[in-house]
Amino acid sequence: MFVKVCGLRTERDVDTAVEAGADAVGFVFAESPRRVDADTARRLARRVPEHVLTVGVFRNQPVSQVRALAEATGIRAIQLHGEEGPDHYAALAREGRTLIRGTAYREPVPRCGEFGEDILLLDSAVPGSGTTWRWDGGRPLPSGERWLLAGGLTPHNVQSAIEAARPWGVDVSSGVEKSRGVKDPELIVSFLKAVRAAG
Ligand SMILES: O=C(O)c1ccccc1N[C@@H]1O[C@H](COP(=O)(O)O)[C@@H](O)[C@H]1O
Repeated sequence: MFVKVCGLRTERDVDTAVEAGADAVGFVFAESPRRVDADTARRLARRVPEHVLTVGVFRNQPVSQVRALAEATGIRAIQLHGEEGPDHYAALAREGRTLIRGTAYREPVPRCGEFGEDILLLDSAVPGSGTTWRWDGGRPLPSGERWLLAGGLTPHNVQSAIEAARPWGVDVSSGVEKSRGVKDPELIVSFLKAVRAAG
């Protein structure tokens, strides 16, 4: 199970996520209380070992801005989390970075790869809000694809979410915070433990 911890802003939180076993850490460049500038992201990304993916999160930003921030910070993956279409993905393809498409769950269910992305991320309608969606409601979900379940996950609900939705991985932000935009190291560790216990 691939685990991404998103919205990290401090060295302490990056180190906690890495030591707890996260597979990816996310830095938000979109409009958000979690937004970091290029200097901060570059400094944080340098601390992250090679086996952990560094992800920049963008929302409806021009390709030129996405590429410039990716180059300036050294992040290895780009998560587009707005209304970006296939043209955005095509423009950013073949630059050696993993592309993640973040989108709200809808039917028919989006397929991983249809925009040229490497990983699909299914979220609630309001990204980064801690809002859940009905992943356990008998709705169709991707199967056998590289897709991340996101939206309101917490250390308390992630095990049942994994059992219900059977995703390839999970992504969390609000659910490991003590207040909006401020991570709680204990919750990060609890989240990773809960995921690993779910198998
Ligand atoms: O975290 C944000 O503020 C954010 C802003 C713009 C786009 C995406 C954002 N975060 C992503 O939202 C999901 C779910 O977050 P949560 O756990 O419900 O708070 C996650 O993929 C973040 O990467």
